Amino acid sequence: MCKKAALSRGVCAQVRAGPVFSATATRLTHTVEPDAFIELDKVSFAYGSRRILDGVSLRIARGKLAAIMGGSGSGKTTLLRLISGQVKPDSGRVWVDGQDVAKLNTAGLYAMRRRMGMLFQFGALFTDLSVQDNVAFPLREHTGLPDTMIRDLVLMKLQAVGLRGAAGLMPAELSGGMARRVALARAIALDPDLMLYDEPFTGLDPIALGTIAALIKRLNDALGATAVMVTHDVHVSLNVVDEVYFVADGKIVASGTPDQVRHSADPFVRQFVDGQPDGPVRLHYPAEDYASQLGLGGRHG
Ligand SMILES: Nc1ncnc2c1ncn2[C@@H]1O[C@H](COP(=O)(O)OP(=O)(O)OP(=O)(O)O)[C@@H](O)[C@H]1O
Repeated sequence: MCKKAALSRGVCAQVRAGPVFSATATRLTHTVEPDAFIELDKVSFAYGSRRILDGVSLRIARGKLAAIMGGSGSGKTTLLRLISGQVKPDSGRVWVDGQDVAKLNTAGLYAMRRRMGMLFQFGALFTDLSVQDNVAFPLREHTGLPDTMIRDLVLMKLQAVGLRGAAGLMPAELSGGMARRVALARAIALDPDLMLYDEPFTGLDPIALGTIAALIKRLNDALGATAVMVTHDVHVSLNVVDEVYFVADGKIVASGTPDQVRHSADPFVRQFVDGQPDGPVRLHYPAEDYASQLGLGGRHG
């Protein structure tokens, strides 16, 4: 049975047939609330000796759209990599739909990723493929559907982002906002259960940005997908997400609904909501003492 809005009603059952998060995969018993789709439990992670995340716990309920915000280099993308199994925690656990991601073997990870749609900065379309071939790509890779059915699915996805008429164009012929919408159509091609967005609004003008944000919300609701969105665009995201997590110093320092965020007195939250350059989030990447690096000894003149 397809999810709610059945963007691809009638065919999605075939698209989704296969061992995605299969019953045969290891399903470890884990006492989380039944509607938790993503759960991080005391996750710590370092690149080499550099600690990025330090005991992060969060829980995103099935069907919710959560934003992750934080200063540059605070580890937001790393969180997405942990959820998609691209990196493993040094300690703690990452659960996606009840599965311990770090324990999945290659086949298990492949099956899980088939259930994920990802939209990264700038969309990254294949420049030598037309719009329709870009959207068809995951369908050709992951399903054995006949060409006619793939064509219809592609048209449905493009219709969902308002670009059915652009099916025959090449990426070079698209505006930035159109390209992002095509990338979104491609990301939802397999009717994902989980959508990961890494700064999906980067480089867009305000109108295109608002369009993408509204589409993300609408498509997510239609798919019934759970989604995690790393973003710096506080005000736009507060209009579309269900909850926000703020990351700083390797930890979740605040979280709440958009309303709670808007009215929060927490200094981290205020810095983001009000766009203050000064605050708990530091501008500077950690560095050795400036004066001594300049050879000024103890003087700080
Ligand atoms: N593959 C890697 N190897 C070593 N260090 C890395 C690697 N990827 C990221 N880092 C470092 O880890 C830190 C966290 O990176 P991450 O990309 O998660 O941050 P972010 O919060 O998404 O940042 P931004 O908002 O600037 O994109 C950064 O300081 C970055 O330099």
